Amino acid sequence: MASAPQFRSFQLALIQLGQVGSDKAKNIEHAREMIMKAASGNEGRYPKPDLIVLPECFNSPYGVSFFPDYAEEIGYIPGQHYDISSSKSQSVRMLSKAAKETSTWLIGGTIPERDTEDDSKLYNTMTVYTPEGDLVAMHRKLHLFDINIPGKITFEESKTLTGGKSLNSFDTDFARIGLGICYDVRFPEMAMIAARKGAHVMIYPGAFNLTTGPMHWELLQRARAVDNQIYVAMCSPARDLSAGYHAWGHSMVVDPLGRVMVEAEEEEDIVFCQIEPKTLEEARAGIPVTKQRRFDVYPDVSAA
Ligand SMILES: O=C(O)CCC(=O)C(=O)O
Repeated sequence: MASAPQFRSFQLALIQLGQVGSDKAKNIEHAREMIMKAASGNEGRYPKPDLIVLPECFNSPYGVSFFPDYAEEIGYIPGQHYDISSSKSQSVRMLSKAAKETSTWLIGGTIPERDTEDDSKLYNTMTVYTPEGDLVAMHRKLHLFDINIPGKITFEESKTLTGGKSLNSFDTDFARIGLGICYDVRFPEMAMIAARKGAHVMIYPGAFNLTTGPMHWELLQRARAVDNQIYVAMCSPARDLSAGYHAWGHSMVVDPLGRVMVEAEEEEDIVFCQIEPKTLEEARAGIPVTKQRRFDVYPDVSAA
């Protein structure tokens, strides 16, 4: 892997998207409007962001029965040029155009994706765009959200989805960004490997719920941030109590010392955060765990 770009200060915007309903075209259009609003710094209240993030499942209601109907073929092959103009995915075409129109890096939340080779396979997939509108990275949720907390929440993504098979990150001119999706945040190896391979920030579009949200949403982000002395951000949909799935909201950015820098409430919002390399450098210099690992005693998971 190439060496990581120099970490520079940048402005991050997380769109806590609302109004995700059954009309896919409307979902896509609303996401586009909110990207424009984020790019304007929420009508001039904040500096123009360098990177904008959408939440998990922005073009479809969140539920296993919806994924087959809302899935789109993307057909991205890592390392190969992707021709947006012939993309079969209307979500990808919108995201690329919005990134280009706003000249901003864009993490396009996630959408249900249908495998181009094997149409029986669906994934929960995130795509990433340069300010020129090129699709340059993709992550398929690795760990499927299959849980059962009796009387509270049962969810079985594996009923209709297949897990991804690769770890993913991308480089901008201001940072290396590691990627994960929602439940992926519970698996510390992902952030650990990304950080040891030079990622400065981990970003997870995610939709926690009203049971695990209050228990673990903040805790997991702070844990991943402190373990690895990196920035961690999670971008949620807004809470909609008329929908089948009630998202926690609380889109958040945590710094490398584990401090919550910004946090949304439950409703639709855009949160902005200035990401500062100095905090990461100071965390690592003051508490030098990154240099004190005992790989003579336990293995380095990033070396596998
Ligand atoms: O891990 C959790 O508690 C929630 C995960 C989730 O909602 C998801 O992966 O979509």
